Amino acid sequence: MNSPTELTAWKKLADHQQEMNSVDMKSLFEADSKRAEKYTAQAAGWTLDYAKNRANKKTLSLLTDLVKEAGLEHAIKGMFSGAHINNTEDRSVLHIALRASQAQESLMVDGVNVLAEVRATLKQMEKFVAQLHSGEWKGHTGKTITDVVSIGIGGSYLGPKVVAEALTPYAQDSIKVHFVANIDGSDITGKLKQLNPETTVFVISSKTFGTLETLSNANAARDWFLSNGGSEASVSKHFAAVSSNVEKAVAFGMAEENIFPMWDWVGGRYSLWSAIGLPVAIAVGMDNFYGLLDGAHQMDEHFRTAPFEENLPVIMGALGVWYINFHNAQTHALIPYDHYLRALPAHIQQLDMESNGKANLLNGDGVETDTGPIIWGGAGTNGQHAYHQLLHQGTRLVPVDFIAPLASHNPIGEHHAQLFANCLSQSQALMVGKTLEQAEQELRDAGATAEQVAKIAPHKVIKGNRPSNTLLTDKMTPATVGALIALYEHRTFVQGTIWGINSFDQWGVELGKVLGTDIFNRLVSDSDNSALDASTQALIKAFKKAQS
Ligand SMILES: O=P(O)(O)OC[C@H]1O[C@H](O)[C@H](O)[C@@H](O)[C@@H]1O
Repeated sequence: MNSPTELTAWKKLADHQQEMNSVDMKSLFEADSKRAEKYTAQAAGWTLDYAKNRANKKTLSLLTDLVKEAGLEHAIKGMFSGAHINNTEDRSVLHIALRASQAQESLMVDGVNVLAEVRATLKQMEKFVAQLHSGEWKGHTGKTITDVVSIGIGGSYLGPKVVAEALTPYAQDSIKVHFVANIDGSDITGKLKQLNPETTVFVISSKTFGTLETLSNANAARDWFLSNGGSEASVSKHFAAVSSNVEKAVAFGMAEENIFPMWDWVGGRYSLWSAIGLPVAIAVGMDNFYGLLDGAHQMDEHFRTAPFEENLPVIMGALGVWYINFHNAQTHALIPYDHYLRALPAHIQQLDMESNGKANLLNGDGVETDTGPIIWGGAGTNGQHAYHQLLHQGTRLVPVDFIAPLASHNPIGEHHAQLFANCLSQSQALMVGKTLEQAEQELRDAGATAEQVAKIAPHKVIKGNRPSNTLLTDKMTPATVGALIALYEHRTFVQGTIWGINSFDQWGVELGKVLGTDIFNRLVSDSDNSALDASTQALIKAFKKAQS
């Protein structure tokens, strides 16, 4: 595909943006008493209220034209049929298959029924999880397993960690699940201190089984096990792996039956639904893991079949493009008003920024537009007392997604009503703002002098007209958490399709890895560094001096 700037709808949207510049969202509500009702869509247990956007009927109709012209219908068909839409790696993109295996018999891709492979892996996971939960799985001294440590990084860490945390109310209590990711020795050292090698199982999650951080931590875990009573022969009782590189996992000392497969057609940041989600299944049980898959599948079906005008990932994706490309929004914030979902922004950050942080079109030409925004955010209400100031009065436009359950898992006192009230009041404040007249009146009412009013009132003005979406669900359950993450996965795909980029490779992370190995070799040897830039030379020197 060529640059989206050549699409008719893109050009019309550029003109339309000029018209909308002078329109305040409040006036859109005043002009249409049914706006809230009209600008609401539902799917898979979620309701999206997108009424608080700088968009009218014409905006939405042009955005729908844009996704159509960009070929989204064809792209969705390609994804769901297993076409090699990851064109630079010549691979299918089938995270949707990982959650379809209970609802659908077969999906033939390159001559293989991938759903049969998915089902076989789920059975393998069921057996492993049941053995751990029942206490049948024993450590090398015959003791029952009490702790599982998941070692992985990137997509082999963030998704499972965020979902395990999101489903805390569903945690079973026979096994405690821990996560280690960073190559900073403090991460694994801190975890190991709390653990008993006789009762701990490590799950090494790495699609490639070649990631430096994960292998270093896996080796540290094995050394700890061996120097605390374990033997080479008993490594298989305490280590399991999730990987598409069985050979390397076997070489590490894993028993083949403890290696859970991964496939080329699952990208790391889309892999929590595969055996990479094993730590989630151990934490909350297989039934809840199936619930998670089912929720995501419901969202997949919605995305695949719903008209674009009612399609949550399409609406959210297109509105995102509206702000990024036509209002120069550089970032997008996610603010969950749910304590257990507090780490969601980190997962969606990887999902979106690794997918759409690209500068080349599918045909290799450079893009002419901005692509993926900086994704950030954190838990409401905490952020209100920290960075929301910039959302309300800063110079940058930051579209926000507010995410909230209607009911809490921990309904104490008025906490949930207070939490929910804060969520609503933030989106309301972003939209309505405060005029100078209101600020002046407020000060006068509080007894300020005319001089004080003149001095302070300008600082209290909040321009408003700042857009947000609100996503509501009855309760955070395995199914609604699954559907929510699938919604963001598809939103990312919608935007990548509009921009004409490949959302499923990540070549940009490679250079840093290669240079990291080179610098590591220089840190631990007496190499000649004179050909390096002066800054890197000086930093290497500082490190070496500190070690001597
Ligand atoms: O699962 P692994 O092969 O260990 O990869 C872990 C992570 O490393 C890479 O650097 C990629 O950027 C991620 O997309 C990936 O999830």
